[in-house]
Amino acid sequence: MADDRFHVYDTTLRDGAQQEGLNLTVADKLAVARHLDGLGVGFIEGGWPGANPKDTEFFRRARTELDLKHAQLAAFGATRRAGVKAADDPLVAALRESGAPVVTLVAKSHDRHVELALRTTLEENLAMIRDTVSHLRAEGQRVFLDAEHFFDGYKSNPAYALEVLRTAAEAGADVIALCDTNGGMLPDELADIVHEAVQAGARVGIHCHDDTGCAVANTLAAVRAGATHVQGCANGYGERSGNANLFTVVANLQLKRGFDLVPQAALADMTRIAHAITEVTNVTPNSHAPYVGMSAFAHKAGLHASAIKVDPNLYQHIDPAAVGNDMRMLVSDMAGRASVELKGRELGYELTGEHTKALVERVKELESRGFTFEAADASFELLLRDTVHGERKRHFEVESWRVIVERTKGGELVSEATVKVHAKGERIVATGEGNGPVNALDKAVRLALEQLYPELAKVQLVDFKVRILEDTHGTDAVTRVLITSSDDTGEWATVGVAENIIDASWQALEQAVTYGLLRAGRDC
Ligand SMILES: CC(=O)SCCNC(=O)CCNC(=O)[C@H](O)C(C)(C)COP(=O)(O)OP(=O)(O)OC[C@H]1O[C@@H](n2cnc3c(N)ncnc32)[C@H](O)[C@@H]1OP(=O)(O)O
Ligand SMILES: CC(=O)C(=O)O
Repeated sequence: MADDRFHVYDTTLRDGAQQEGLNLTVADKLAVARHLDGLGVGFIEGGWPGANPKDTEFFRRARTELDLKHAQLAAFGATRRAGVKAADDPLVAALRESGAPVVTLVAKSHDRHVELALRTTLEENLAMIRDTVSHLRAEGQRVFLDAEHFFDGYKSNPAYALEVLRTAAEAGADVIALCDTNGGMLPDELADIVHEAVQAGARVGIHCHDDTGCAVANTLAAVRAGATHVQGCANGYGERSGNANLFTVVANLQLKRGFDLVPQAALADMTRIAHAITEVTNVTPNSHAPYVGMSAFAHKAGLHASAIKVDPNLYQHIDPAAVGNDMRMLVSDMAGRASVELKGRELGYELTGEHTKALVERVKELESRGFTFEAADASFELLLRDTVHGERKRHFEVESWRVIVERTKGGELVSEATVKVHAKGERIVATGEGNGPVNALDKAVRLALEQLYPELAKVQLVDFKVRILEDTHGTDAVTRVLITSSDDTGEWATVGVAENIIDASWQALEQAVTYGLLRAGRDC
């Protein structure tokens, strides 16, 4: 079990699930909880039992299906309604019956909210807090309190906001998490208010939203001011602009401030965990996310690469391995010799000065015509091999290709492609039909080559991106096509550029197949 002196409290399954477009099934919630436990967080807020059948079901299934090693489950819910006993409130009963060892109660701490949203008196709100906390404590549950709108409340009526905090603490709440519910705070003012709350004598936590882009900074400022419980969500999910990104918070506190929050090995697995959670949530990962984003340690500028060649720390704030990420070199028209040399090394090639120079010039020339190599590693590697080995060994030569698109009598659009290739001394003509011209070409080329290269059966076209590039280098508009392919061990991307979209697609497709053969062990 995690150290109780400082809490890492995850609210992905409750506040994170309040993100627009994010919908989790019970099975998804269980899967995310397992990932978070793998990271070593102390508490996982599973949802609001009683508010909807799914969250009630989550807590029911969690009892038998979750074998948490580090975390404790917390059930979230509100204080009792005005004018009823806590023991008689059905939503409080659902918290009691959830089986969660911890209950986190949301309570109003802003006088205007009490009067306008709860439509009750300030005294009754305090009684709602007192009764609900003490009732659940008496039932054997540990209670935390989320003081909603604490900072705005403090600015409106500091005495009342602090009274809420004291009331909850005296009734037996272990932590009062101060919530920047509207996410409008900035770190300096927030820290001053946290300091005042800590002086009031309660154990203080922090829960920040990112509406000013300061959720993580606010969380760190709160910790500096005395908060010993941090709340946040995986990948910064949450209402509106999201919650404090818990991964960023944990990495910052552990790596920069020396806190011992999660096991070192789990921290070194954080990038994988962050991405595994995006697979469950079906939310595209933010490649620029601090620490765990694909681009978090990707270097594009030639000057950066030349210094990194001497010492990676010259352009990196930490060793990416500490959070399970990797340094990557991006090759583009901003590359210099060092970028290309390091990229070559990353791909397993030691380039000579002469080859490096030739490759830099070739990359810059092709990029000026619309190619992009930072997004097409496989095309870069084929270019590198051409530069190093001269004309590469061809496993197939294309005699011609043709695509027709037909609208049938029934109104259906059918694409048909014919490719003529020479391979292993044979001339092969193959025809493929598809739901679009590129799909038809892909099928035709595979049909032609799979007979001779059966390993191509594993190669799939998984993504296809088209972009029209206006006025590249003083020419007319050209089309750039990026194709992502996969086999049973990974993915690779190739690029084609031409005035004609099918021609651009063909270039990318031909390289995709060539690279697929290279991966399958056929030297090119
Ligand atoms: C800041 C946050 O993110 S807090 C988390 C918010 N999350 C959610 O709201 C998601 C889950 N919520 C729900 O499913 C529903 O809102 C429920 C089941 C909780 C309540 O549904 P309903 O009974 O239909 O009420 P409704 O949603 O319209 O209004 C909320 C009620 O809770 C009351 N309420 C709000 N905060 C509190 C509180 N801290 N303590 C007690 N009651 C509260 C409101 O005054 C309102 O009461 P009213 O019904 O007398 O007007
Ligand atoms: C409780 C909560 O989610 C908030 O105040 O933002």
